[in-house]
Amino acid sequence: MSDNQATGTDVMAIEVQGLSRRFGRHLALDDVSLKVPVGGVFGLVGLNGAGKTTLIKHLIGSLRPHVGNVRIFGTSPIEDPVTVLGRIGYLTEEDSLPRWLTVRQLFEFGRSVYPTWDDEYAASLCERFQLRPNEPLGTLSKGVRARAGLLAAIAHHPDLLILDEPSSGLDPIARRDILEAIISGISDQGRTVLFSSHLLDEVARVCETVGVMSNGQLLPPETLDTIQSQYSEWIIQSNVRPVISKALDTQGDGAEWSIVGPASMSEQADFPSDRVIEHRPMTLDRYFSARVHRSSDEQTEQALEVAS
Ligand SMILES: Nc1ncnc2c1ncn2[C@@H]1O[C@H](COP(=O)(O)OP(=O)(O)OP(=O)(O)O)[C@@H](O)[C@H]1O
Repeated sequence: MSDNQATGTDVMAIEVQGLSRRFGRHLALDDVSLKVPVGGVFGLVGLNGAGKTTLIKHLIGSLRPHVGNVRIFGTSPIEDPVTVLGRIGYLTEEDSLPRWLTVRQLFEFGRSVYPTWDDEYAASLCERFQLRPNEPLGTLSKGVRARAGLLAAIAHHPDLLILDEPSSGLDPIARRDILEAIISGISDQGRTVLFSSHLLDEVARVCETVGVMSNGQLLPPETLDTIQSQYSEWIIQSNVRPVISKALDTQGDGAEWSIVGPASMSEQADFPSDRVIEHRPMTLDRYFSARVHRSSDEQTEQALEVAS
């Protein structure tokens, strides 16, 4: 039975409200709010240093909010870490598995920590991931160790799987055949996944909703369906930078320009004197760059207004 069926309420798998975090003078998270419903697959994307890992560390309770609060299935990971961590599977990009353990000992550790650890499932994953139980984690290649980390993150059937750049250690075949299959499998079982990745094509294949982080802010998340149906990209030729009032973002080099805007923009009405040479469907890649570009411009404008 899901949390919501059990309680008759709309408990979110993840609920973050007004979360801000400073490291010294640097504002790493700036008033972040996020709701991920139970069963959702949420993609978190952003440039290096945007604040993704800092947000994730608050979700697992390894950082305490300075301002704002975090609830996982309605519970604070700071106030009740045992309950929250028991329901989370977590894989980070950092290669942090203890190297002195063998794969088998990693299983034993998992079994001792998680009451829901599933030996049979772990053994089947071990075979599928081509892991040898007696091999020390320290002698495995980075990619094989990343597979062991993934196994340790999911063999207790977590209600919420949090993957922070899991692909950095995995080769392309492992990413496609293992990671994507696991994410879809977990979501099919009504469990929740938060997936942070630089690989936008991968995010587009597995996630339903995507949130873009830019300089510590989380821009309003959108579903992939909305991104693809509500936005479009136009390539136009123009010797001057085109000014299109409804455009979300304009990027170019002085002769050819890429414009992103609402799919409802009309080539006749909205690009009157410019030559449209191509009208492309929206990709997550271009949407991401449009959002980050626009958000940086807005943040620069705000900083200039404050300074003047
Ligand atoms: N412990 C810390 N002390 C000081 N600054 C920190 C600390 N952790 C993170 N930061 C800073 O906070 C900002 C956000 O970092 P974070 O690791 O959350 O970004 P990210 O989006 O996960 O980046 P990446 O994609 O490179 O992993 C960065 O400017 C980073 O240098």
